[in-house]
Amino acid sequence: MRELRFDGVSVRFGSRGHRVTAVDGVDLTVPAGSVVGLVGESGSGKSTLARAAVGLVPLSAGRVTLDGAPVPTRGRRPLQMVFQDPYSSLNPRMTIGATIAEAVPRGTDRRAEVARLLALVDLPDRMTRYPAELSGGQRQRVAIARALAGRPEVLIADEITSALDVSIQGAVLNLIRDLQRTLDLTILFISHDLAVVRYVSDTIAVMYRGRIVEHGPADTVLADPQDPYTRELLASTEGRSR
Ligand SMILES: Nc1ncnc2c1ncn2[C@@H]1O[C@H](COP(=O)(O)OP(=O)(O)OP(=O)(O)O)[C@@H](O)[C@H]1O
Repeated sequence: MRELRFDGVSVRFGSRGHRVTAVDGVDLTVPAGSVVGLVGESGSGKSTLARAAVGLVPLSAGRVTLDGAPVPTRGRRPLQMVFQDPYSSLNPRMTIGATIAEAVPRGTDRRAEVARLLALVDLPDRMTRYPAELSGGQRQRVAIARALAGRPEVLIADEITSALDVSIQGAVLNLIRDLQRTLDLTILFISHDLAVVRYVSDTIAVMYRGRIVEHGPADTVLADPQDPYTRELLASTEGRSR
């Protein structure tokens, strides 16, 4: 278990004439062993914040830490990320077993570890299959297994159910909840969909135009939203479920 923390994080793109502040002074703590849901409309800066945490985009200001220390970008990675599109993130020419084995640290019994990981994500017996032979939900399970191969303590899940049929989203969300409990993971769970976020999160942070406009226990944020933008998000989610 580890605490993931963003302190005064800003990310700017572009140069003078055309500058975009994608993330604007974000303070956010994901306590060890908890799930923080980060919700906001497309373009609000969620993915940029996630990518900044794993070193995929440089910070313009602030810092991201794990238990107070900078996030390692070499060697063992205690922080792993799972992305939206399970198809493009898997190599179509590699079997599922080989794809996961690649991410297993050296010095481990790779075959046994791949079998353990596939069992964890409820996909035993798929080792010799190729991505095209699996459903979207199964492919996302493979991506999750691969992220878990390095035994991370912290996961960032960025829109991991958005590319999936609604009918299988629930199963992947249940898997995330189970894994969080079994492995005591710290999770930053990102989605534009409040209904998805509320299902897995202990606390919910709402992002709007690069800033966190509201953050609190999931029940409180949903029952008594303080920010007008959160109210808007909530109203649109309720409108959809009617
Ligand atoms: N590499 C980049 N270069 C320039 N601008 C970028 C880059 N990446 C993101 N942006 C801009 O930063 C802002 C935030 O984008 P970001 O993808 O983080 O939002 P998001 O909330 O994750 O939305 P989505 O769910 O659609 O990805 C947007 O205005 C986007 O156009």
